[in-house]
Amino acid sequence: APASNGGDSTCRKTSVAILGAGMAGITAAQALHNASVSDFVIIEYQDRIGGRAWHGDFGKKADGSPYVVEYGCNWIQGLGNTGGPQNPVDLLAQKYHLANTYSDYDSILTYDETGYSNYTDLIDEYSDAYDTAAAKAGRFLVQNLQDETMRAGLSLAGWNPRHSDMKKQAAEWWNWDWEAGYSPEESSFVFGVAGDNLTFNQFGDANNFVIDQRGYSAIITGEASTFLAKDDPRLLLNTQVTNISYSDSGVTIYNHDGSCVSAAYAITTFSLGVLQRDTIRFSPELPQWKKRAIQNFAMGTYTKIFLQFNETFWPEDTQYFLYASPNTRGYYPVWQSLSTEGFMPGSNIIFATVVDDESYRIERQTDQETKAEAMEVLRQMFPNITIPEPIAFTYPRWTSEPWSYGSYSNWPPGTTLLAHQNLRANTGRLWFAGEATSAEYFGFLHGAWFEGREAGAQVAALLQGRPCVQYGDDRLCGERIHYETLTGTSPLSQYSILNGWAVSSLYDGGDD
Ligand SMILES: Cc1cc2nc3c(=O)[nH]c(=O)nc-3n(C[C@H](O)[C@H](O)[C@H](O)COP(=O)(O)OP(=O)(O)OC[C@H]3O[C@@H](n4cnc5c(N)ncnc54)[C@H](O)[C@@H]3O)c2cc1C
Repeated sequence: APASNGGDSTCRKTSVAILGAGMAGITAAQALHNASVSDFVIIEYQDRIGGRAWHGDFGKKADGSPYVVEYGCNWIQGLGNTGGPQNPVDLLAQKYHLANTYSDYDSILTYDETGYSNYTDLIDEYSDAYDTAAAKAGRFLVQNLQDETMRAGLSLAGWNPRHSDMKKQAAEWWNWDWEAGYSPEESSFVFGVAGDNLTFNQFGDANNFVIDQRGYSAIITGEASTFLAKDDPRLLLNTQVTNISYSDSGVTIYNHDGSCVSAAYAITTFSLGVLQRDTIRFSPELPQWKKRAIQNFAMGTYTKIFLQFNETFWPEDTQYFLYASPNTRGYYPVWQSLSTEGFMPGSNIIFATVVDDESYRIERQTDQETKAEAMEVLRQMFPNITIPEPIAFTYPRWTSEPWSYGSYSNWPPGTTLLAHQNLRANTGRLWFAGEATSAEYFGFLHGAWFEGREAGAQVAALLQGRPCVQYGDDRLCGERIHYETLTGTSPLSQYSILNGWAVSSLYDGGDD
């Protein structure tokens, strides 16, 4: 099919502009390459491939060289079982011999402000309630019943911890917030459970922790090098997109440095956080259905706080340490030892994780303030040990990184699949892909992998005038559908005094 360009004759011309070189951008480019579309340009803000697969140097080894730690994604989640479906990220990890270790969630010790205190039974209690709730969430999905909060789902299944029960709150955080990045109040019941099931029941329930000193991004740079040459002119690093002009005949991308790219199609893989911050100007403005989808879904923040000491003063054979703060839920709750066999033994590195409001609070603090808080918690956990000052300390501030504005997405209570479809749908020739557009695997690296691949394959088919793309037994044809109007679940006839609605339902409250 003839592919007309975006129209600005002063711009570099290409068939497909891919915005972002994270997992989704690279798999989109790979799908184009596999469909023999070699005329594409990848535009990336940073000086590297990988996006939220982001690592850095930290502390030092005995020889003085630094360790590499992951600020972003760290686990391969949902390892496949023999004969069953395989997680593509797991397959890539095998292909590139990515060093990783089984994460043993039973290797855990629990603490409160007085030191060690065994409350692992509460973790089991939560798990039993979760299983009951999960079965119900499955029925809600199948029967198309109205979504509720994860909190309601858990409470109705018998897990209803008081706000003052800090050990139960810690057990809940370990099981829920740590993965979702949000509290059960802030999470969809139906899709929170579905997201968990689709990864851990479809592929497998094991998680492996990546410790590779090349960084987790080695699987993304590895794949990129199968179709991009060294210094490939199709990869524009250090290039920040500021404006996107789109129509039914093409897309033009304008960058901060004054350059521009005019393409028949574009695929943006920018994070939901970037789209929510309004830092990219769209022309015309994005349609209302798309803006609502972008603002309706949630971008969470997940913060890892790394400390290196000159000794390992915590039990070296244990992977996890759970802390219940007496005052604040989610206050330095999970500590992970890297100084443990299979990880980076002898590193004397431990890190704490916080999410959501605690992340925002800690991001506003100086390193000194945060270090002092973390040290006070460690001294409560290990009251009989004289804990030295750390020799290295760092943490990323995901919410303020302008190329990400947060860590990964979550579905709020009351969401529907159709609302989410509007996040995925194309607007004219501008397509959307990335972790957040995955209905099945949002929040995961493999979600980005699937979404990039699918958008790339569909755009290639459109460019080549092929009607459909085959996925196993399914066919995807043409553009993506969207819904101009998302309906609620109560027909107007139910708006009566019987349901507590006294005012006339004919009152015109506006068009929204
Ligand atoms: C702290 C943290 C922990 C996580 N843990 C896990 C985990 O353990 N397991 C797991 O499976 N997943 C995890 N994830 C999620 C996983 O990292 C993401 O789902 C995945 O990396 C997203 O890939 P993406 O391609 O959709 O987006 P990104 O990686 O964000 O790629 C988008 C790219 O667009 C670029 N960009 C943004 N704005 C612009 C602009 N204006 N101009 C040009 N380029 C721009 C960015 O620099 C980026 O490279 C974690 C994420 C974080 C942050």
